[in-house]
Amino acid sequence: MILRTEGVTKCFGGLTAVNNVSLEVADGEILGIIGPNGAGKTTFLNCISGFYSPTKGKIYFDGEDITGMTSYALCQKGLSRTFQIVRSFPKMTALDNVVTAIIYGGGDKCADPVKRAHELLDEVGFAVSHDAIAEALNTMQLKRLMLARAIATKCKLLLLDEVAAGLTTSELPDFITLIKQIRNSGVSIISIEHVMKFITETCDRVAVISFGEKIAEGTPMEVLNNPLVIESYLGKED
Ligand SMILES: Nc1ncnc2c1ncn2[C@@H]1O[C@H](COP(=O)(O)OP(=O)(O)OP(=O)(O)O)[C@@H](O)[C@H]1O
Repeated sequence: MILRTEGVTKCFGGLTAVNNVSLEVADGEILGIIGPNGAGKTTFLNCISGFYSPTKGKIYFDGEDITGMTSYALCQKGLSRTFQIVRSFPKMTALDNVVTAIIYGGGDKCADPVKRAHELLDEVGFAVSHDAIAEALNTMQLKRLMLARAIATKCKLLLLDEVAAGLTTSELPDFITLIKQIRNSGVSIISIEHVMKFITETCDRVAVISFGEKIAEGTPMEVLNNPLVIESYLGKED
């Protein structure tokens, strides 16, 4: 078991954005998290990755209680994340972006960070010059760079926030293959996603969050056919 959350709750003043969410992620598993807009998915991810401290509940990573630890400390322990809006060091080259992640991320010291950064960019199919400046990259290449940076930290668990958003239907299959490749290299993944093709083709299990609460969990097909889940997206018939 790489991750376990127990009753995680996050309140912002009077608003309970995440309410008593318990779930588990097995080693090597891809867990999808879906739910309507504003359901609390990103807030839940922010609690796991140390951006927020939960108001209540516990989070265990690799057997250790990590509740309330900072993102930096968690990265050193092997927990890495991507953002809904792709972030990079915009004025640096793609190569230097990855070198920075290798140097400051977790894991053992790398003997040759520049060589390793070239290898990682090749592994994620980064198709333009490794010396390209990050701010000049298109969406697909930026997403590949973001993944190269995340795995450069030698993470054991990768948290993806709407990683497939903004990709064209022709870009999606390659991206799905890449995410599976990352999992096959030994990284467990939690992926918040709205793109259902991505969910059905990559996720082993899916948890559904609605109004801050986990309302369903199961295989992608079980969950997508669950009347409660359909109702949470489409509303109830009168
Ligand atoms: N820092 C914050 N302060 C106050 N309220 C917040 C904060 N962050 C999120 N919220 C609120 O918490 C609720 C859950 O938001 P969250 O972004 O987690 O939802 P989401 O499921 O990720 O939505 P989406 O799919 O649209 O990204 C929303 O009502 C949102 O307005």
